[in-house]
Amino acid sequence: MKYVIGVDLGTSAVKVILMDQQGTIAQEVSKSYPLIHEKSGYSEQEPEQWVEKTREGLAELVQNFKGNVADIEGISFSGQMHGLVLLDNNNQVLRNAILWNDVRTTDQCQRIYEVVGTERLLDITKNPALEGFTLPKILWVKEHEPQIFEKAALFMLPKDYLRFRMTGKVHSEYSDAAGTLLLNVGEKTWSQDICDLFELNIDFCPPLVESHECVGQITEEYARQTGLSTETKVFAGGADNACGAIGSGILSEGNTLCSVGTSGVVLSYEERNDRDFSGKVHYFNHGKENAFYTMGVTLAAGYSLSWFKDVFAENESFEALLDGIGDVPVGSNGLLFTPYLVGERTPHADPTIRASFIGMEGSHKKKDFARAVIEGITFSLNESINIFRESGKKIGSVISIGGGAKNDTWLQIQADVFNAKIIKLKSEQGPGIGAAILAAYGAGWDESLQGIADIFIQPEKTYEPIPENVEKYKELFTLYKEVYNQTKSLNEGLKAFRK
Ligand SMILES: Nc1ncnc2c1ncn2[C@@H]1O[C@H](COP(=O)(O)OP(=O)(O)O)[C@@H](O)[C@H]1O
Ligand SMILES: O=C(CO)[C@@H](O)[C@H](O)COP(=O)(O)O
Repeated sequence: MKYVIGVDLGTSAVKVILMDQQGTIAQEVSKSYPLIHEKSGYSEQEPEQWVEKTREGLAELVQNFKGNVADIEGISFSGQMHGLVLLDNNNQVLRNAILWNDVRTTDQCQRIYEVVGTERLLDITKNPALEGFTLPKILWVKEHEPQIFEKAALFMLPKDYLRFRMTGKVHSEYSDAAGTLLLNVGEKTWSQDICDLFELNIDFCPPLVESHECVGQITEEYARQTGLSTETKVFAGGADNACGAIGSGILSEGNTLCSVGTSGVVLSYEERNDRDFSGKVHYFNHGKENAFYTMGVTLAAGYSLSWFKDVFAENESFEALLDGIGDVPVGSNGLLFTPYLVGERTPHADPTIRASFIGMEGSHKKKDFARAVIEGITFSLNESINIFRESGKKIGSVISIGGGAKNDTWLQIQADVFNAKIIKLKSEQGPGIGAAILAAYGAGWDESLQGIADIFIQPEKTYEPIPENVEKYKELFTLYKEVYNQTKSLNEGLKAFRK
C-alpha cells in the first residue's frame, strides 16, 4: 500500500494526516501553538514554533507507522494564508510572522489605494486592500521597523517557509500568492507594477509553481529528525482555503463550502477569472490549475468560541462547553453575539469594530452564552452566503468542514441559519485532506484531482433545515445585522482605551 501525507499549518495547530490509496486516514497527529497578541489588533506567531511542532508531529506519525516508510510517496501542505515571514539574504527569519488576523495596517491599506488606485488594484489583484493581506504588512515593517526591513531580502508565506525548512528550496504557489496583493491573479505572475510602485525588487517574491508541482525531496537532516525517507517527494501545496476546497470536492461550479477554523469562510468555486464582485468577497486562484474561488471571511469564527472557552470555561473541553446547547431555544433566550473580536472582513471590512453580547439578563446561564456565540458566528457566515445569493448563485447545500464541524448542534444551526442542506464529511480536516490529494495527484495516483477526491472524500451525514427554525433565524438575523450599525461609533470611541 502507498501513502501520502497532508500537513495543515493552521492558526491554532498543525495537523498532520497520513492517507492511503483507498482514501483512509491511517493516522492523524495535531500539535498546537499559541497566538501572540502584543497589542490590540496585533497577532503574531513564531515561525520556529511551526517548524518544531510539525517536526514533532511527523516524527510521532512515522514512529507509529507500521508499514515501510519508503511507501510514503509524497507530502504536501495547506497553510494559514497571508502571514508575513521576512527573511534576510541567508534565509534567516528577521522577526515574528505577522498573521492574517492582525489588523494593525489600516494606514498602509490607505496608502495602497492612494498609490495604486482602487480600480487598478482590483484589476490586477482582484481584491481590495485589507489589513490581513501581506503587502500592507510588508509596508508596515518598512515604515515602523526600518532597521529590520533593510536586512529583508525575501518574504515567504507560512506553509512555504515550512516547506523550505524541509527541502531547502524556496517557492510560492498561486493559491497563497493570490492573498498577498502582489500577484496579478488573472495572469498568474507577480505584479511588476505593484512591486515598482512600492520599490520592492521582484526577487523579493519567491518563484511561483502550481500547487501539485514537485518542488524537491526531504533533506537528509529533516529525514534524520523525523524518520521520513529522503525519497519522499515534496509537492507545493496550497492556501488552507484552496486546500479545504479540494478536500471537500469543491472542484466545479455550483458547490459551496463553509469552513469554521480559527477564521470562518464561505467559499464558492469559480471557473472564470473575470466575474465582478467589486471586491465584496475575496477572489483567489484555486489549488486546481487555472481555476478560481470567491470567499467571504469571518475573522474570529472558531476563535470566538475558543476565546469564550479560554476566558469563561478554561478547564472545560469544547465538548463539555457545548454539551446541552441543543436544549437552549433558537435565539439563546434573547441573547445575541457578534463575533468581531479582532475586527471584521466580510461584509464589514472594519479593523475597529469589536464584539458584543446584546440582551444579557440575570436569568442567562453559561449554555445561553455558548449557544449565542455559535449562533453569532453562524449569522456572520450567513452574511457571506447572502452576498453569494444576491450575486445569483443558488446555494441549496453546503459542505461544512473545520474544527466547528465536530459539533452536531452547530451543523444543525448552520442548516437553519443558511436555509440549506449541510453535508458533514467523515473527517472535518478538509485542508489536510486537500493537501494529501495534491500530493497524491502530484505523485501520479490519478489523472485528475477529481479522480482522487472521489476516493478520498467521504460524506457522513446531512442536516436538513427545520422550517420553524429557519423562520425564527430570519427574524433574528435582521436584529443581528443591526448590531454592527448600532455599535460602530461606540467602538470608535472605545478605541483609545484599548491596550
Ligand atoms: N469539539 C468541538 N466542537 C466545536 N468546535 C470545536 C471543537 N473543537 C474545536 N472547535 C473549534 O475549531 C477551531 C479550530 O479549528 P481548526 O480547523 O483546527 O482551526 P485552524 O485550522 O485555524 O487551526 C477552534 O477554534 C474551535 O472553535
Ligand atoms: O485569512 C484567511 C483567509 O483569507 C484565513 O482563512 C486564514 O487562511 C486562516 O485560516 P484558519 O487557520 O482559520 O483555517
